[in-house]
Amino acid sequence: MNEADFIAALRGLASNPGARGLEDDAAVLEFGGETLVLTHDTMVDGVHVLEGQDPADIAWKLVAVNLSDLAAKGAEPAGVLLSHMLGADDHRFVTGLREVLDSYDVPLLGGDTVRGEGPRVWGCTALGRATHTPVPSRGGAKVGDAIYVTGTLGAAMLGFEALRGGDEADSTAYRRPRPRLEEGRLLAPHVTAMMDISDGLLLDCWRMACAAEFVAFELESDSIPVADASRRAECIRWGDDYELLFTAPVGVDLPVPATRIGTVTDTDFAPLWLDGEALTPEQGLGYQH
Ligand SMILES: Nc1ncnc2c1ncn2[C@@H]1O[C@H](COP(=O)(O)OP(=O)(O)OP(=O)(O)O)[C@@H](O)[C@H]1O
Ligand SMILES: Cc1ncc(C[n+]2csc(CCOP(=O)(O)O)c2C)c(N)n1
Ligand SMILES: [Mg+2]
Repeated sequence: MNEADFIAALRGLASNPGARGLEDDAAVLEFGGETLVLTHDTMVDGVHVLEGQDPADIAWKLVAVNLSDLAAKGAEPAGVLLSHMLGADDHRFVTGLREVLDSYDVPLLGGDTVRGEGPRVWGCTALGRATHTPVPSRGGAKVGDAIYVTGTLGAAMLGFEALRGGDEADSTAYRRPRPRLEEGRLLAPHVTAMMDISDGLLLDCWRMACAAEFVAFELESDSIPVADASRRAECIRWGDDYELLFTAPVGVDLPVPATRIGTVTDTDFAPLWLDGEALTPEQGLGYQH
């Protein structure tokens, strides 16, 4: 079973509307007059971070990728719970954790600590409060909407290569992603659909188009902001950038800088098009476990 097969097998167990059919970045629960947004992400040594990487970076990334899912729902963080597997340089993990929690003013609420064999694994649950309802979903794109991204894609890939190669180039985008919390909050009232891009722009566009049903995402590659134009194809597939991908009606005055990369259409026989060519996940659109 791969990741998509396993999540599909869980769908029958996740009938509560809060689970959003396991087709969104986060769960959404009405609770005590508030709307809670809940998400969980796991990182594995050697899979999500390089073996031997500074644990301060690992702590930063662990919290940041979870906050990014809250950002995609326009939620403000209420706190995080962490799971930690003891190992080398745990004091550096604590240092990085303090840095990320202070940077985003997020309370640490609890977690769990274990020792075990095999590669180290870290988990984080982030809890947030919706700032706008209905909470944007992945599935709301409408025919005629424009498709946008914040920031630039491919910087994490370049950062990964710099860190792995030990060269002088800047690896910050890979080591210390910055969740777009402020942008997500400002955008939430204006978007028809929103998600964060963790697994690569093309794969996440495919998911957003499939979640909406009966729409296609038609993208123009030249319009997509990439960190290295000579490696455009890789920049829009590699992932780990944690920018926001969203759709909004044409003409909406956006409250934050973003780049239009395409249009939602009713083209009915394929959900994703790049420069007029239909793409499928079998062609390698992004990162899949
Ligand atoms: N093991 C699991 N148990 C329950 N739900 C799961 C499990 N794995 C994934 N899901 C659910 O499947 C959906 C898609 O998850 P996915 O991890 O692709 O989203 P994401 O968290 O936005 O992405 P990323 O992990 O790349 O940050 C979400 O609703 C998530 O909660
Ligand atoms: C050492 C190393 N090799 C490759 C990558 C690339 N990568 C791994 S998982 C992932 C998507 C997000 O994960 P998930 O969907 O599990 O949240 C990406 C882009 C990396 N980050 N580190
Ligand atoms: Mg997400």
